[in-house]
Amino acid sequence: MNAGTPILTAAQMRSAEQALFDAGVDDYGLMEQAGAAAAAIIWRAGGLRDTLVLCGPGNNGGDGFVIARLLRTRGVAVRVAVLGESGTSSSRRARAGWDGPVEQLATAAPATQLVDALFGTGLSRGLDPAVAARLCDLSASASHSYAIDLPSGVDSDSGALLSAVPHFSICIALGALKPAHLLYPAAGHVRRLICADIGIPASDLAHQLMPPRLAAPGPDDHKYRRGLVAVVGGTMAGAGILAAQAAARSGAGMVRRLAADGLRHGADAIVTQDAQTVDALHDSLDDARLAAVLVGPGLGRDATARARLEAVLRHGHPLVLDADALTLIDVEQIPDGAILTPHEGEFTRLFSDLPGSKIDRARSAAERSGAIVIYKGADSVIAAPDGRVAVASGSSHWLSTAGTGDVLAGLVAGRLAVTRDAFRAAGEAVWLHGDAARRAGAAFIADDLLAALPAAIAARL
Ligand SMILES: NC(=O)C1=CN([C@@H]2O[C@H](COP(=O)(O)OP(=O)(O)OC[C@H]3O[C@@H](n4cnc5c(N)ncnc54)[C@H](O)[C@@H]3O)[C@@H](O)[C@H]2O)[C@@H](O)CC1
Ligand SMILES: Nc1ncnc2c1ncn2[C@@H]1O[C@H](COP(=O)(O)OP(=O)(O)O)[C@@H](O)[C@H]1O
Ligand SMILES: [K+]
Repeated sequence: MNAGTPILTAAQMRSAEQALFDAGVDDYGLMEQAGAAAAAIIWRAGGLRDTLVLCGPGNNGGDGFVIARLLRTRGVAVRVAVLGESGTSSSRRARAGWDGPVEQLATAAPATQLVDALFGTGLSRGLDPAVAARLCDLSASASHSYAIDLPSGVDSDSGALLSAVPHFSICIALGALKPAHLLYPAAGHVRRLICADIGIPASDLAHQLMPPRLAAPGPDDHKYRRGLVAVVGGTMAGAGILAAQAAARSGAGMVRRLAADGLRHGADAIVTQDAQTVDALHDSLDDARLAAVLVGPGLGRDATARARLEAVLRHGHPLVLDADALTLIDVEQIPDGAILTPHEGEFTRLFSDLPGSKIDRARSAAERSGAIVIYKGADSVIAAPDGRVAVASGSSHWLSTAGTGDVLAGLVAGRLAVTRDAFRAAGEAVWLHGDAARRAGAAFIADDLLAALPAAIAARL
């Protein structure tokens, strides 16, 4: 998978910074660099609009003083308001570099632009209610607002809101993304996210999901080489048909629907095999060419569904487990290397006791089950048992409609058949699903995503 911008926890960020300092990088120099990068972004977005910079007591506040000084040198009418005294050596030096007046946060008048440099990764508890209210008021009076590194009041590692947090036009992440930039609810408080490079070395474990690079079929390809997918049907035919159609439009060579419902078709290109009995299902699965099997959408939850799931597990094909399969299965039964696509409810049932952020929980679930986990939602997190994580951002909230999960599951199975690489397939499928939703616009239904898939794929070739 194409590695995107790294995501670091506050502790990882501190050790990455410390590694730079140990290598001889000057502590204050890094703050100057961060402040300069942020000031350049604010200047490009806001020009000469009058600006109020709020500076907190730590290094986030230090960044604020650097930003204020640099914007003023460009001719911007800048005022600074502080919350407390600067408590770190770099922030004191940054404050000493600001020779304009310093107002108090409690009494400062609003401005057209607001820069929030109160707290970043060092926030340890919610803002005092009066401070949070003041931040919200000043933000509401501004037409443009910028959060430096993070909106003050969000928990950097989990994305939780620790106090009232305004909505920002732009958040300028410094050096790397933090979980709160991508995880809800914090992610919903930022309209645009920009990550400024300040020379922090990239971690290789957690990244923002990036657009994939896909390959078109070559002259030697044929339908089996491109990947044969089986979608196991159950009591609710529609879900399996949706999934099969998504798999068929994923770039895979061939899709078979192993139907429990007679021979209803979704698209003529999909081969529907009659697999109403468990024996018939076994026969259909007895094919070494199967590159991916999807089970779960519309499977049902009764004894027959359980028997069908067990039949699938016995064959040992590369597996995608979704929906009812996630409700029926126990963690110990999940084969290594399978892909799981739980939404919040399914995840909680399977992995109820896992602590930490959504990223932490997805990573622990992958480790515990040996599977690739796509923990779905507005902030889908993809985790592998070896610790790799990719977080999808900016997906259309119109996806919260019935059947879109079936489409995703079919896409995952299709990309698995094409790539034979579960983590990569999961990332590609989540990206294509999100892009198809963007293309489908508003008020779409799951079926509309299918029509948008070929264009989403074409855009990544
Ligand atoms: N290490 C460095 O030199 C660099 C740090 N950078 C900036 O530094 C930030 C992290 O700086 P810090 O670690 O100093 O942390 P912050 O500036 O985020 O704030 C920490 C300070 O606020 C206090 N505090 C925490 N929660 C509070 C609350 N609810 N109410 C009142 N006080 C509270 C803490 O006791 C501490 O004094 C990053 O987000 C980034 O903006 C960047 O300048 C890059 C370079
Ligand atoms: N509010 C939201 N914003 C963005 N994406 C969402 C939102 N809600 C759900 N999704 C996405 O839509 C899909 C829904 O899947 P799922 O919950 O399994 O629905 P269903 O079972 O009806 O198909 C998932 O890919 C999920 O990530
Ligand atoms: K901030």
